[in-house]
Amino acid sequence: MEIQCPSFQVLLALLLFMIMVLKIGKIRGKTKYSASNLPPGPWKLPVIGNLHQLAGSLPHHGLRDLAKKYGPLMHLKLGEVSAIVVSSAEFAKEVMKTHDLIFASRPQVLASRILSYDSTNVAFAPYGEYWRQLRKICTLELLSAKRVRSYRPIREEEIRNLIKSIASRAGSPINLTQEICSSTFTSTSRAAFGKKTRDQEKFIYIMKEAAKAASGFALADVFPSVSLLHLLSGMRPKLERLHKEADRIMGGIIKEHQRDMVTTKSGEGEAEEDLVDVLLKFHEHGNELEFSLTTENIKAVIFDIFGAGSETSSTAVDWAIAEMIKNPRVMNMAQIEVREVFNRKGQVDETCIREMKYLNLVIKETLRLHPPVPLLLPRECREKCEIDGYEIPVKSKVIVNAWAIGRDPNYWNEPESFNPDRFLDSSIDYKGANFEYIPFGAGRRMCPGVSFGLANVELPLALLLYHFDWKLPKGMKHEDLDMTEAFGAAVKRKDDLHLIPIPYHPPPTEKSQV
Ligand code: HEM
Repeated sequence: MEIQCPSFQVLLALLLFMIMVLKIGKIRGKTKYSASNLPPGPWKLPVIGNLHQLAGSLPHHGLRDLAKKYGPLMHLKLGEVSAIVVSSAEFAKEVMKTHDLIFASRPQVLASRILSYDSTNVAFAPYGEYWRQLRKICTLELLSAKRVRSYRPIREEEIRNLIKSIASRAGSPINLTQEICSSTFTSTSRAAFGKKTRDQEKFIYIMKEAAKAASGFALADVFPSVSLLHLLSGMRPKLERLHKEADRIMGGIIKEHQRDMVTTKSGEGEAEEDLVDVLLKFHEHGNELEFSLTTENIKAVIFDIFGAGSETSSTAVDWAIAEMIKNPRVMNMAQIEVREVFNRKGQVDETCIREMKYLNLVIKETLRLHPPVPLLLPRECREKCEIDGYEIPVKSKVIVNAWAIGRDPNYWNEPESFNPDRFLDSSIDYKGANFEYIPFGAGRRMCPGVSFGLANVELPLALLLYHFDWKLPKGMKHEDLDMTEAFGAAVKRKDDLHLIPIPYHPPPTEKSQV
């Protein structure tokens, strides 16, 4: 969290003092919150509100600790922003089902305003006709089950490359986190652009920085009206630099596609449909549909697909492997299953994944303990509304702590332990109907990339378990593996996972499947 850095704290203290002096007149006006029937919450300091209570901890941890004291429906002031924090399945259901329409918008964060062309992406577009149309394109065209299936050859080829690359370094420690991240990104890149982008490393860097900036807890987002702070904190200039670079990369890719479309139309070549091709069908009334997208809209959606799609999936694979290293019994059971299924079928490909029941439980349990987006994406209250007799003010930011709910002892036995068996014979799934388990959110703004995301988690995990046994380097014991989290919109492990691969099955050859 930005507020964690010590030198930054000094800067923050100075700036806050300045703001306090400048805004002292406004403070009285803002005490309107205390007069109304808001949910309970800790006492608020002038100007910074409750920010000091979150400093030094990861937001989902800090918010969970406060909720333990003040309850699962809590009111906070995060700088200038009035926030409602939801930490129980019952209240999550109120927000994402009972009053879904009222909470179907997103508050604006600086990162999405700058990086996503004034929030014209799917994830941060305000609720309305534009978002509805984009969302339709996403669910029916870009991320439909059929489209995800059509990218199976790409996923399989990329995983084959990953396995071969790991096998070539068998017996020595490798940075598995980086390998998984790069492979997922290449796979997404090929599905989106038809090929690996020349600027892949740069684009990965931009995505990582964007994920850190889009947490919603940046100074610029808790003091949205103090533009000077956006500059002084360095946030705005940094985002503008990232945006310029991302815009250049995506612009080049779109131009290339437009050129290819012309040559394909004139019969000079055959192109397979990638996500940019699909989006270009909607470009400036390209196909006489009632809805059309500008070049900038298309770039915003591409940025979404990478931002929302790559980090989340690779983070989930990373956590799953780390948890299995810490729990050798689970690793062993998963390996026995994966090896049995692939060997029995005589093929090593995606078609076998459905039969891997235990692997599916491992993924479910990983997403319970380590939801890659622990606070979901924030919602914004569009109309005055009541929950549990409390007033939820218009424009307040609603934060659902999916991570805290997934570890709440009211719903889960021994919630801190990694135990995939808890999902045996359970009907709980990813569809957002069980509010104690919402790694993909729920309701109108639920993740539209569930099939795409799971496909990018299942195959890599199955293949990593099939081809290798895994050991920790330097004689480390499995119980020593540090599971500390890093800060960001997608929460990863703080340290990369370094492991030694011991080949079990020979790596795939060019001719064999995966
Ligand atoms: C393991 C993988 C993934 C996880 C855990 C995940 C999780 C989430 C969560 C929690 C949300 C917010 C939901 C809410 O507010 O209720 C979300 C939104 C979204 N996700 Fe995912 N996601 C994953 C993969 C993907 C993929 C692969 C894509 C696209 C290729 C994607 C695209 C999106 C988009 C566009 C939104 C915004 C939806 C909207 O606001 O209408 N996600 N995701």
